[in-house]
Amino acid sequence: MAHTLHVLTSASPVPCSRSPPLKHRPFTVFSSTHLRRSIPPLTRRSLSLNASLAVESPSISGSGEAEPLKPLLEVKDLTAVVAESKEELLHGVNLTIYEGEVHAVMGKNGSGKSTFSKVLVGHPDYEVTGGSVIFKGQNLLDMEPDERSHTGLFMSFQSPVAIPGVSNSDFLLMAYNARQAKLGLPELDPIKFYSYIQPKLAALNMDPLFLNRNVNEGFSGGERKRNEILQLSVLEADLAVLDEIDSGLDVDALQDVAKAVNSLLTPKRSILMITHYRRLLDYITPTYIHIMEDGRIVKTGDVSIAQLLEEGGYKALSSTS
Ligand SMILES: Nc1ncnc2c1ncn2[C@@H]1O[C@H](COP(=O)(O)OP(=O)(O)OP(=O)(O)O)[C@@H](O)[C@H]1O
Repeated sequence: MAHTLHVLTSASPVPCSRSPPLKHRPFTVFSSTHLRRSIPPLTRRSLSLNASLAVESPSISGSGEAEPLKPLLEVKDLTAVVAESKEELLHGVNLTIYEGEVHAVMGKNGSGKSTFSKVLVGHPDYEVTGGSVIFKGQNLLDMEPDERSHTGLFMSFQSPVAIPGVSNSDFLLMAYNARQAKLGLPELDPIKFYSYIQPKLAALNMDPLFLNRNVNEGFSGGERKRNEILQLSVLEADLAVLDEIDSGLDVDALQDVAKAVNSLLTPKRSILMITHYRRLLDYITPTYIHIMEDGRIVKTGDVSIAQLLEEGGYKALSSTS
């Protein structure tokens, strides 16, 4: 049962199959590293945090000097194939996310966005064939999916699955306690957990009765998405990968979800969100937007990219490169 529970929180016990890395492919178009170098650290910090957050930035040391930003996720030349057919879907992805940053990945249907995010969490449908992924200074590709989750990586899937027979409250409690146990931190009993989760439900405008229902069973599309964010707020991950968290949400639900996501951002926590629409970016301000095309990131820029996209589609972007 606990194993099933891990699946939704990207903590699947299913081993991630991996082949030895191939020779790295040379690849650079316009990396976020280039862009990052041109923006002073404190500007980037303020860009990445939602304005409504009253969090004191730890990037200022006692002497008033800015501490160097730490990379949270470093993806280099990542290639991956479908495990069964060996068809290559990721052709050399490069992306670096620093602590406190919000990154959005956009791209046409079928460009590889979901594949990239699933490869990050160790989905068994894919095999990594080359490149490297360092998360919090550790080799992510050496970790099983559940270790990735316990290390602080969370994924909200595009189509969250239902788990018949498992109540939401049991699921969340077990996921929370599994992570606490792995980190050597105290676990909560159901009563204390109920107090812990109350404000999180309130932040998402979720009826506490959702806790009694089976995980995602009979939930509407929007309720499933809210439930995903509830899982994220329970697990307080360092990096949340949100795959089309805006799909199926009405305007009010989008605002609730965005507010809850923003409230989880700290100068240490980051978000990688996949979206097709600028609307989400109006609520969760990205530090960088990346455009994915045919399994690669081909362009990186600021939020103005989303505006260009909205006005002229992907054609407009190719003419600016
Ligand atoms: N397990 C799989 N087996 C076979 N093909 C796959 C598999 N997973 C993804 N693909 C293919 O890889 C390509 C990229 O798919 P992916 O879901 O990553 O695209 P996407 O950019 O997320 O698209 P969308 O915006 O429509 O969600 C598609 O052509 C898809 O059919």
